[in-house]
Amino acid sequence: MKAIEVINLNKSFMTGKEETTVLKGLDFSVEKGEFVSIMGPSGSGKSTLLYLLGGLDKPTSGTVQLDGKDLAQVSKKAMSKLRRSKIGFVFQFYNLVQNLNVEDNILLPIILDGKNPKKYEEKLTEILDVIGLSDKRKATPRELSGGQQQRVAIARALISEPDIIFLDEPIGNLDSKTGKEIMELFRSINRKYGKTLIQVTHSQSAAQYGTSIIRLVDGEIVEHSKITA
Ligand SMILES: Nc1ncnc2c1ncn2[C@@H]1O[C@H](COP(=O)(O)OP(=O)(O)OP(=O)(O)O)[C@@H](O)[C@H]1O
Repeated sequence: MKAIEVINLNKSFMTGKEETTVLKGLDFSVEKGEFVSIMGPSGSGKSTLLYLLGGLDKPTSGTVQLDGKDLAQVSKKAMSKLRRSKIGFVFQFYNLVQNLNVEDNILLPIILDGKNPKKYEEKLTEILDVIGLSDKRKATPRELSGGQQQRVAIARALISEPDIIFLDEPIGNLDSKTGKEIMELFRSINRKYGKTLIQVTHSQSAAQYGTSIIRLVDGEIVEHSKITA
C-alpha cells in the first residue's frame, strides 16, 4: 500500500522577476511503514519537497497523493483537518509553547481540533512513557533539555495518531548522544507502531536509522535506494 505517490512534481519560486525552479519533475512513491530520509546538498530542495508532501505548500505542477488522495483536490478546510489528524510534523526547533507545560503542549493539537482532551488521558500516559518523560508532565519547556523538548514535540506529533510523520532536520539542533537517542525513538515509532516517517537530514548516520534514502541534487532525484541492515 502506498502512503505517498508523487507524479511529475515541479516547484518554482518567483523572486522579483526571476523564476527559480527548485524541484524538477520528481516521480517516486513511499510505501506505508517506510522510513525515508531525504538527503542532498544545501539548497537542493529537500525542505521544499517535505513541505509539498505534507501539504504545507502547493506544487507549481504535478501531483502529490497522500493515502490515495490528490492534495490539490482537497479543500482548504479538509486539508487543515488532514494535517491535524493524519499527518504529524517535527521540526528542528521544537516549536513548543513556552507557557504551557509538557502535557498541555502535547495535547495542543487535540484542543485546537475541538476535541475533548480528557478522552486522550490514557493515550497521553502511554506516549509520555514511550518518550520517557512520565515524570515531567508538569514541567514547562524551559525546564527541559533540548533533547527532552524534542521528545515533547515528537509526542505532540503522535497524539492524534497520524499515519505519516514528517521530520525536518529533527536532530539538527542536538548533540550527537541525544541525537542518537532521538533517532532510536523514531526507529521504534516506525517499527513498533508501523508509522510512515519522512525525514530531511544532512546526517548519513541519522539516515541509517531509516529504510530508504532519496537523494536530491539541484532539484532532481539522483538516488532512491533501500537501506539494508
Ligand atoms: N519561499 C521561497 N521563495 C523563494 N525561494 C525559495 C523559497 N523557499 C525555498 N527557496 C529556494 O529554493 C531552494 C531550495 O531550498 P530548500 O530549503 O528546499 O533547500 P534544502 O535542500 O532544504 O536546503 P538546506 O539543506 O540548506 O536546508 C533554495 O535555493 C531556496 O533559496
